[in-house]
Amino acid sequence: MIVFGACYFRSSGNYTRLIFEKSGSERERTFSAGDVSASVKQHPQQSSADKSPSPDDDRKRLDVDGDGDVSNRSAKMDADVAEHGGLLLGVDGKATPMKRPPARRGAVSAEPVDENDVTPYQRKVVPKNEASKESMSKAIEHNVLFTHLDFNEKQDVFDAMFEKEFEPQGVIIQQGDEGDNFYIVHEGTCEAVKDGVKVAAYDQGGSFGELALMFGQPRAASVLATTHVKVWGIDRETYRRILMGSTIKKRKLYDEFLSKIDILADLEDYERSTVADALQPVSFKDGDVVVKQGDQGDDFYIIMEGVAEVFQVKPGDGDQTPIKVGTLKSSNYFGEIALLYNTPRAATIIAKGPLDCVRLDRERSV
Ligand SMILES: Nc1ncnc2c1ncn2[C@@H]1O[C@@H]2COP(=O)(O)O[C@H]2[C@H]1O
Repeated sequence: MIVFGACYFRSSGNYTRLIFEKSGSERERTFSAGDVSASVKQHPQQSSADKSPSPDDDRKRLDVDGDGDVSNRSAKMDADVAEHGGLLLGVDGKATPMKRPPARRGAVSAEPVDENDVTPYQRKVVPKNEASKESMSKAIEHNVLFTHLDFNEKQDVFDAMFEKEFEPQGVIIQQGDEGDNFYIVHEGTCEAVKDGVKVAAYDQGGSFGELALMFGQPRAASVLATTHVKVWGIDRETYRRILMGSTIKKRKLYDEFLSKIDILADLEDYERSTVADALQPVSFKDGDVVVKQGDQGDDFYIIMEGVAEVFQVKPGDGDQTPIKVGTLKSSNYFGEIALLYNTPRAATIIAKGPLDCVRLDRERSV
């Protein structure tokens, strides 16, 4: 297997490691546009692609910075991945090496207490100042955690939310403690540490502390402030009544599907669950343009059901008519290269018939 790129995909403030790789069992389709490369990875059995990549295509793909130096780039990426376990891709597209994640950890396998279990609930109303009110309601409108809630549920979450501040190294959650609150980062950064090893990083919009509330188990990791941090807490009862059910359903719905996606194969079970949390289902009808060549890329798609076709205008070709260069089906994904390298979309993806996808959005949520 040749690892040619890896990044921490940042979604809703939680960083998730995605490794982009090539192996004998996978085929890399490359749609090169001059120095700009974009690729769509397909499983051979699912591919109805029209042409196989040439060595030159591979070279262009690996030469992501367009300096013609493929070996250095690939070696550097391999070294980064080997040394750090991945690159952290910020919203500005700058990649920063991350510490290698620990050896494979055990799955988070316990069953939730009961997702339909309605615990006796007393509605909480925590007083807040005007500034907090404004930023909390913005977060409730934009953070993917809350988008599915109805008006009353959003109101209840808003009422129950409270603010807490921590200095650098402050302990927000202590591993082994009993679970009290669920947290969302409003300002600053923090990290989760399990048995002394860093396992996750969070910034604005990131959330943590759900496991102990869901499973009635001690805190699985500590979460420490790495800068001055402001978090919003949601108490256990409100979390369980309003947010827990949807998180459990989403994890159940997507976990198995995600475990079959090669780009996510290397993730720990917990990391895959956090990808499920951040997924947004999106549907397209026949002829809809999902991704347009030349556009800025801020999201990554996985096809759940349906077929999409890949078109490309070859640069310098005089003829600007897009030509079909590939077909994508269930479990295929696209849009990762524009995210990795902050390059414009190098191909257009169009729905052929009804198309159901899930989207991971790089955009910063509040
Ligand atoms: N690898 C991990 N395993 C378990 N918890 C993690 C991991 N990475 C981040 N966390 C978060 O750390 C939190 C600690 O408190 P909880 O166990 O309630 O919920 C946990 C998760 O939200």
